[in-house]
Amino acid sequence: MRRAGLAGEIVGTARSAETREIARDLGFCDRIVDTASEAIDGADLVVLAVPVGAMGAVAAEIGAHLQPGATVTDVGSVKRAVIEAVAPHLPDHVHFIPGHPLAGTEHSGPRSGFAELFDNRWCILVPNGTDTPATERLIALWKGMGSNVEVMDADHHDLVLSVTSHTPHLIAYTMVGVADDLSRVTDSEVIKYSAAGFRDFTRIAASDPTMWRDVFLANKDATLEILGRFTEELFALQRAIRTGDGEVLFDYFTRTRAIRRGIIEAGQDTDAPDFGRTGKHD
Ligand SMILES: NC(=O)c1ccc[n+]([C@@H]2O[C@H](COP(=O)([O-])OP(=O)(O)OC[C@H]3O[C@@H](n4cnc5c(N)ncnc54)[C@H](O)[C@@H]3O)[C@@H](O)[C@H]2O)c1
Ligand SMILES: O=C(O)C(=O)C[C@]1(C(=O)O)C=C[C@@H](O)C=C1
Repeated sequence: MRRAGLAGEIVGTARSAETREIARDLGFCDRIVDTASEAIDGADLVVLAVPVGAMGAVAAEIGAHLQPGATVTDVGSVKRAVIEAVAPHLPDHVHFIPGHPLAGTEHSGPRSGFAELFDNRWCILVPNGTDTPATERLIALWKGMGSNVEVMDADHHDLVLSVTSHTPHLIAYTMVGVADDLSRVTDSEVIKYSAAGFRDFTRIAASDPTMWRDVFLANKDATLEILGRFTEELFALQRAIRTGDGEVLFDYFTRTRAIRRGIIEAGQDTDAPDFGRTGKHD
């Protein structure tokens, strides 16, 4: 917001004095105050950026102090549970437009933010019939911060994100846990010789435990649904390995490779360097 000059005054707060002090030193807010209700005093826009399990409590703290016509949004990784936790605490005279920027790292805290974080990333908004001018302003804000914006229903968001973000995180957590258990047997070689794929898993598995505990508790149904499907596919591959069915494995990997190539060819992976790797190398 500051990079593009999109806000008159940016006011921040956090629970701990230490975090507020770090944010003050970094200087990305105009003012850092001690409480959430002070922070939202006179605000046109309020952004809730706490773990999804804490959204309801923060909404309860600020609800009565919101000025008429203000927009309240959030950046939580789950949408249905956040709506259910936050909406009951908000007065009728504010616009509640939940959101989720699909951008982040395994790091947390004020030092982990950087102005380019949202560039060319998607931000999903869930206006759910909320006042159109307020939604249009929020869309313009995210676009001004470099994002592409998509409007979506909360349940659809939670299912899609369960496939693309939540279940993959659980798989990474599990795989790193397995390697850690095994490292006691293999004298830490598993970690020492970890190749790039596994190193990516360790990066993901270093994400904030509070954030991810809350994500799984809040997106229980979709995650269990996708985990069920994942387990079925895993069993099918396990059986192919046990029975020596190379055709099943080859066909499966051919299908998944085509998906990755499709993403790159459609220009949807802005991080992927193009070394001509999508070509055939027989
Ligand atoms: N990190 C990511 O990759 C990412 C990406 C998109 C969305 N999100 C979502 O954004 C939200 C914030 O995540 P983040 O990565 O910015 O985390 P963060 O740890 O950097 O910030 C979270 C803040 O919430 C505060 N907090 C924690 N529990 C609280 C409570 N009970 N009451 C009040 N404050 C509390 C913490 O002190 C901290 O200041 C989460 O809902 C997360 O799901 C994260
Ligand atoms: O790259 C990462 O560290 C992330 O996992 C970021 C990531 C993701 O799954 O893509 C994590 C959770 C958020 O809700 C959005 C983004």
